[in-house]
Amino acid sequence: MPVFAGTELTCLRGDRLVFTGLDFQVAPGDALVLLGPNGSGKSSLLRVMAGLLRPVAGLLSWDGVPVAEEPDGHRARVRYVGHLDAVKPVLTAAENLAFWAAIGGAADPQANALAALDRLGVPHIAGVPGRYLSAGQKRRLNLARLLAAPADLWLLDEPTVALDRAAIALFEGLVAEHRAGGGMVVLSTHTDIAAPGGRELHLDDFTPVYDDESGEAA
Ligand SMILES: Nc1ncnc2c1ncn2[C@@H]1O[C@H](COP(=O)(O)OP(=O)(O)OP(=O)(O)O)[C@@H](O)[C@H]1O
Repeated sequence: MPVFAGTELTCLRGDRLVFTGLDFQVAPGDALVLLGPNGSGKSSLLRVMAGLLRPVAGLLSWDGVPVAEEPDGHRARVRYVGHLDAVKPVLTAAENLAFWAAIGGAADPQANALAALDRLGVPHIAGVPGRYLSAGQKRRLNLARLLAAPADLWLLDEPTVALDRAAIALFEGLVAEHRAGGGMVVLSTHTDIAAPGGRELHLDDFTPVYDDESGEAA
């Protein structure tokens, strides 16, 4: 039984039809990998899944209940990590993470923050302000949010950008662990990310073909 599903989804951004007639299903333990060229709608679909963007048509449901009927409940079970980082420059890494852990309902946000940084292999950045972090450190900090405030569904937009090889392997291990515990992951990528048994969704299958000159859908 799929827990999280989308049926006949249509997404419009500005006046551009990004995708239409898109279906997906995600069950406990599943990974769904979103693939497609630049602009095909991977980020848009992740934002729809997170409840940040409303589809103009179609149904998004959790356990058969429309997500639109329980937006707060949906927010609580989702962790969305976009590819624009959300690191506040004046707060330290640990403060940034504790803030996110508190929003996610953690009982002890500080302890969770430090444990998550440790798990991501960057305990030494705990006291470093966000503005001094390298691109890869910021990315690890954002991924640490997944551990600092656990939730069933991870929605990850190009999660391995800026990560070194060791961090990519670490990330793949976290995804495997999350799935083994019944968690669900949807991620977009332009590179290979190991998600054994995961399914692929090709966004270009649902994208209208545009005429480059007129900008109109053909
Ligand atoms: N806020 C917005 N307003 C208008 N159009 C937008 C907006 N955001 C995205 N788009 C358009 O929606 C389409 C899909 O963009 P999206 O970012 O979802 O693609 P993507 O597959 O994630 O691309 P990439 O691989 O480059 O990250 C693009 O044509 C983009 O220009």
